[in-house]
Amino acid sequence: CPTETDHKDKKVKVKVDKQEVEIRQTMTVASLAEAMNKDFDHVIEALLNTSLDMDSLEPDSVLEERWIKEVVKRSGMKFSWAKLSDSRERPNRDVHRRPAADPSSLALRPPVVTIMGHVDHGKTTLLDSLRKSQIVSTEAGGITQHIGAFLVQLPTGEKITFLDTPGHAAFSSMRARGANATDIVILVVAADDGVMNQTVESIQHARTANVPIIVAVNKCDKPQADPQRVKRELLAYDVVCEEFGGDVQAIHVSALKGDNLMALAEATVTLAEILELKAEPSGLVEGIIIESRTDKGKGPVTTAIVQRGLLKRGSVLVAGKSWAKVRYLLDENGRALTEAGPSAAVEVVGWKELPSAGEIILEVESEQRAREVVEWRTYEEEQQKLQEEQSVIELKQKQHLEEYKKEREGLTHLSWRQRKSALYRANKGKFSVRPSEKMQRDEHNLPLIIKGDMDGSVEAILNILDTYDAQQQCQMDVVHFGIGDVSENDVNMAQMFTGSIYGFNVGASKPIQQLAARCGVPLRLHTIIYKLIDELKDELSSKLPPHVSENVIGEATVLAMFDVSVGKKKVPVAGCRIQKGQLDRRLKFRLIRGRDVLWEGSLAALKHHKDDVQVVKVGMECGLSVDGDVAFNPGDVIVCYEEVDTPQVTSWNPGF
Ligand SMILES: Nc1nc2c(ncn2[C@@H]2O[C@H](COP(=O)(O)OP(=O)(O)OP(=O)(O)O)[C@@H](O)[C@H]2O)c(=O)[nH]1
Repeated sequence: CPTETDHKDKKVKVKVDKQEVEIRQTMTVASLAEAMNKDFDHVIEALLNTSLDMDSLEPDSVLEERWIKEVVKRSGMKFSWAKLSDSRERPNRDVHRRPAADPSSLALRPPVVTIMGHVDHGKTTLLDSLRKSQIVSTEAGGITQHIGAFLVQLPTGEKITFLDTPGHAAFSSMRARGANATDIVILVVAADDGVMNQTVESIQHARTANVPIIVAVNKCDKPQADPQRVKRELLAYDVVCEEFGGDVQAIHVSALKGDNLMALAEATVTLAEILELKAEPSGLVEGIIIESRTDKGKGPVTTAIVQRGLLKRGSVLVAGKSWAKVRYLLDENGRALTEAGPSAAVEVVGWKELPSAGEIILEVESEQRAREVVEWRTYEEEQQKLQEEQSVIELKQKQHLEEYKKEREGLTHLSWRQRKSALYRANKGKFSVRPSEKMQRDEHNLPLIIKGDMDGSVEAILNILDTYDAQQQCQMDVVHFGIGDVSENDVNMAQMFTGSIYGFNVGASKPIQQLAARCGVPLRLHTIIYKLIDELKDELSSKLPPHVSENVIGEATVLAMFDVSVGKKKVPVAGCRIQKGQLDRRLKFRLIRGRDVLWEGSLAALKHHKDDVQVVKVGMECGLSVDGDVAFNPGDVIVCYEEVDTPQVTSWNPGF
């Protein structure tokens, strides 16, 4: 009779039992036991009285799907399929721009200006003059360096940030990344040249980016300068200057002489005021990288334009797949800054790796968070790469697979899963071979061990291998596959089977690499599936005997035949004329009469007049005798040829 305690125990037991078991397509006995919260013996017991060979079952024996289901069923439990890869479920840990700030927290910021225009119209000269105007006005007067941007401060205190990479290439490459750093475009048009191709292109670039234009009519110091013409020509492109009733300011300048540059700067400030450029002056930073380089002393350095928030020393930033704890902030004069607000261009030192120009900078709360973001972005990129690769492969394979299927129609074609378990069945016998009874190296056999970083990638590779249809040339067997870095076990197994290990997106530690080298096990690691398959194709091809082909060197016709006494023997000699190429005594020969080949072999002697020679050339006559019993006839053809080995290539075509 059950006591109360018994009853309690029973209850507890029911709780501990897993009612639903997460299963995979293949599991080891041990992993199934673990998933069921049972021990090894339980699984063995559940498999009693099945067709499985109980004696061969070990904890690491692999069970096929149907046996896994059987065990679960016989244990009175239900099963559910485990997610293919936990990593696919990874939560998104990225960081993004914050939502727009409350208008009350915004403050005016200086404009960021890009100079564009036709080649030779004076963009570089204008930038240089603007920069110089600053050096004179600040007593520092030091060496300015190119950091990708510089600040111009008007006597009235207003500031303008000029991006100093002229031309629209930089502008459009930034925009292509969806990163527009520019508020105003100064369009430089030479007054002696007028509107040209790239002037029009620049206008179009500014338009598509929705950035207003100020026209700098340059080279006005030149006698042939005609600023009015420039403004008239611009009308055709809907750039309507103020004097034609439009709202585009046009300033006549001489970049070379420095004339009227202040007027240009003032016009820029005026436009900026109209645009009411504002940003949040404090809080977490958002910005954009306009240049990046590696400095010998400072390491990776970028120039950033701050777009929001206050950049400080010690801020933790993320850009692309890199992060920084800001060590130094420097301006274009190399002066250290403690902070930089919106529209400032600063050199940022402290990056772990070099991010690229055009990348968005976002400040995060901690180094831990920065690492997390970079890790996520790296992971996501890998996933994308894998996916792209897979879709390329799938696309290329589709057609090939269709043909392949058609060919195999009527034949029993195994599904991938069946093939997988069939492989295991086929290998079962092989696994029982003791390492001491190593398999003989078979030239026409390639045993494979496939390792991948996740089920998806291993599946993709196995699917490709499944199309292998050149078994008659070289037997290819997958003897093992799995997820994770290449292990000692993999190397041992490869050695036992004299096979090769192919790894996709996995590593192999130094000791494993050394072990593989010692055991003579080829270890081939790849990060691109089709490169892996290419190498596999090469390895398969290397196992095939070369194709022997013939290269005809020369041809002669037999004119007459006579016997020559060599000692007591009479040797038949053919007197020939070389019709094509040459005869080379060291190569192979063939005697042809009509359509028949009468003899093939080597020459015993080749003479020109009385002399033994190696080679006789076209037009010459010669006497030759052969190794063997041959009766020459006038009119016979003698062909001289060489045999050339060409490596054979596997006929397997995985579709790409
Ligand atoms: N007379 C005169 N010459 C100028 C002026 N501005 C530029 N130049 C000259 O025009 C030529 C081209 O000037 P750059 O500043 O190199 O022109 P750019 O537009 O930067 O040319 P790219 O970089 O090749 O696109 C140089 O020889 C300059 O000295 C100017 O205001 N007056």
